[in-house]
Amino acid sequence: MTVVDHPLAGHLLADLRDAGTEPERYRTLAERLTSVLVLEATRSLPTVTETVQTPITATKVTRIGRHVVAVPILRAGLGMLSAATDLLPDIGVGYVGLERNEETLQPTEYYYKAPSLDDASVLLLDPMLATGGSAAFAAKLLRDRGATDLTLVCIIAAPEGIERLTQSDPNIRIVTACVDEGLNDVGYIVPGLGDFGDRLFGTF
Ligand SMILES: O=P(O)(O)OC[C@H]1O[C@H](OP(=O)(O)OP(=O)(O)O)[C@H](O)[C@@H]1O
Ligand SMILES: O=c1cc[nH]c(=O)[nH]1
Ligand SMILES: [Mg+2]
Repeated sequence: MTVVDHPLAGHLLADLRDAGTEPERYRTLAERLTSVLVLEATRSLPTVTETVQTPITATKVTRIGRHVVAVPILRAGLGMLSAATDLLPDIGVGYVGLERNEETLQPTEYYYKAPSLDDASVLLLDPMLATGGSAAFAAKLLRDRGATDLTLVCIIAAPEGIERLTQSDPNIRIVTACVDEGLNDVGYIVPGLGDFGDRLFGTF
């Protein structure tokens, strides 16, 4: 697991945590912080070497050598998608729609659509890894559809979620901005930032 302890990540996360941050600014902050996380999540992508002609001379250059597919978990993961598509314009995009039942904390699937995952590096985007039920469900869905190289990019992870996800999918990589203390008795991350989806879309 990688915890991105860059000062900029901490700075952006501070405002995301702040209960006074309004949805408009929330969306901007989520996008910026995701850019930092995606840079880390793509650090080990394979590269290919080519030759280009600069105005001065020919030189060897490197380019990304594998197709990347981003899969946000609806709805909160949508707040992370534009950062991935901005950084990697050739990216494929899939969607997994999941909603956590507030009493049982079990995820229910309501949507799935994705391009081929064969030979792709798949970035699963979901800001909150709480019990880990949603991420584990989505990871299994993507594995069953051919994902071999799979990374969860999340903004905050709870230890309970990390444990659950890595138990169910030992080969998944996790890139996060912070590991928080744990969960409260209604399954929210403490100190966390509240309900990411509600804060992103103003559904209070
Ligand atoms: O680790 P877990 O305990 O499964 O909780 C995390 C999930 O909860 C939130 O989604 P939510 O179900 O609130 O849906 P939303 O994105 O539509 O708000 C969040 O975006 C994760 O998908
Ligand atoms: O703390 C939490 C847990 C699940 N989903 C959220 O949006 N926040
Ligand atoms: Mg929610």
